Amino acid sequence: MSDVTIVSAPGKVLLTGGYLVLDPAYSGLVVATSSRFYSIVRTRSTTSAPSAATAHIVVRSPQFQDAVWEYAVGCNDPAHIDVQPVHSDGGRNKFVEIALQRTLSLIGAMNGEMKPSQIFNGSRSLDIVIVGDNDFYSQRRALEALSLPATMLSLDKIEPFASQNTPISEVHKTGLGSSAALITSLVTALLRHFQLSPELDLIHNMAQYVHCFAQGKVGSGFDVCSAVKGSQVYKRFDEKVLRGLMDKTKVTGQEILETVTPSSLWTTRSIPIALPPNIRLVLADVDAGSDTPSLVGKVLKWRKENPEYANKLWSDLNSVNQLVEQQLRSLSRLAEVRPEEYQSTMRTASRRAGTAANTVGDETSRTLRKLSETLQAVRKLMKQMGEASGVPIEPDEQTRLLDACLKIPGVIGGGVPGAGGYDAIYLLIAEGDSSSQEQGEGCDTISQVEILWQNWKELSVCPLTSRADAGGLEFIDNMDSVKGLRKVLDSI
Ligand SMILES: Nc1ncnc2c1ncn2[C@@H]1O[C@H](COP(=O)(O)OP(=O)(O)O)[C@@H](O)[C@H]1O
Ligand SMILES: C[C@@](O)(CCOP(=O)(O)OP(=O)(O)O)CC(=O)O
Repeated sequence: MSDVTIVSAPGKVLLTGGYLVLDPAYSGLVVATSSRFYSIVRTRSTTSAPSAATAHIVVRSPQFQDAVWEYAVGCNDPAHIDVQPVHSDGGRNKFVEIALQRTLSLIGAMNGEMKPSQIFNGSRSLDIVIVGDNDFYSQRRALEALSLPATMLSLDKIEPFASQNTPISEVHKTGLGSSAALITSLVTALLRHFQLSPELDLIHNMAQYVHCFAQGKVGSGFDVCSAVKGSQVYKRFDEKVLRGLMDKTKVTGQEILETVTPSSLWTTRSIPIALPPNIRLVLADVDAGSDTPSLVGKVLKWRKENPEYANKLWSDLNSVNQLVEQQLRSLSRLAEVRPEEYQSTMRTASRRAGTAANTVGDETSRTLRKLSETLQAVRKLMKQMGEASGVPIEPDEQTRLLDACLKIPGVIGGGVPGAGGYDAIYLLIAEGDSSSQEQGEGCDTISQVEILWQNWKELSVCPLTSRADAGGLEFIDNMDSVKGLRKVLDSI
């Protein structure tokens, strides 16, 4: 067992494929974010375990009030590793509890029916800290407290992993997929802490199982898959593969191992994708919020009741979603094979509104223009889905906001990510010169977007600092490479 293990997993933004991705016939284009969840697992030398228990685990989420959960790992039956909550100020944390119980069971089985006492090898005490980057939670209150305007520059002034001054149950999430990133980082950190480095597909399958079981349903799983593997075009697995385990409250490590071991039963398809150079993803949290499961329930019910209309809509959306993917890939290729043409087009595009007529031009400008048009077509069809099913997927308030954003020079396109609703918007922005943008110079589009958002009256719109990031799971050897992490750990 190592002394400290740190694993991080990214958040997600589903650019296209909302609702369609629930059906294995269709894909979703998901971009992983630079915002991450971190799970830090430390072995404690103290032997504070309750006498009957093999080991004692303390889990803390220092960003929240009353977020300390303690567990006794008990019983020497290697088939059923027991993780009992022994004390908690903040009530039970089902997600953490299930992740611990199922992952320790898997670790036991992967080591050949090892007992908890052998897994812990006499150390008896484990200390786990979970933190998420600030973007996972709305920072409006923190900005107000600092009397700062809602801009990315202001958000950078908030200390990393800032305290939310609330219990987890009351926090305002921004929709980046906190529970998927949490489960994925925690499951992986536990496996690694106990010296297991299974292939990524096993980690993926395990994280999917734990997340589905904690949620009490098998969702599409694009959030877990991108937390493991990063930005990708995702097709879901057949939910049958988890059916056996989903019905059982008590499972053996061996049953888990058999289910999560990669096999042809796992039909997940994950093809990596990255945003092309000089195209930046910009996100905003909209304060109204929506409840994804209730939107999903209504849309699926409507689809079932109106198969003809819905199938045509699904097929049309699938075509434009695939076009978005192709156009992004074409732009990435053009950036490589025609770098000068590409850079010059991006410079021009950074000064021009995305949907504005751009009749002349080289292949890069034509492709970029087509991408703008396709993103508009996706919006139109998603709005149509919402109107037909009576669900506010792109509600009129969001339509007005997005239309206003699209008039700003440099904005290529945008939409409502994932299930839509009042949660968030995303924009794709052309950057003239990425090196100067990094330094915060000449970022005219972003400034104009931020001014628009600050003055927007109909909805409260707050930018996020997250960017697109191709990567998935990360193993962190040097905790000082993550700004603010040591300070959080030292303060506990
Ligand atoms: N920072 C955290 N520390 C511990 N548990 C967390 C944390 N963030 C989320 N969780 C767990 O995940 C659950 C949130 O799940 P859910 O509301 O489905 O999130 P999401 O919409 O982000 O997927 C919480 O109830 C809690 O159990
Ligand atoms: C409708 C969906 O296809 C996409 C939902 O994506 P979101 O990104 O909106 O999800 P939340 O993290 O729950 O807010 C449902 C699904 O694929 O599970």
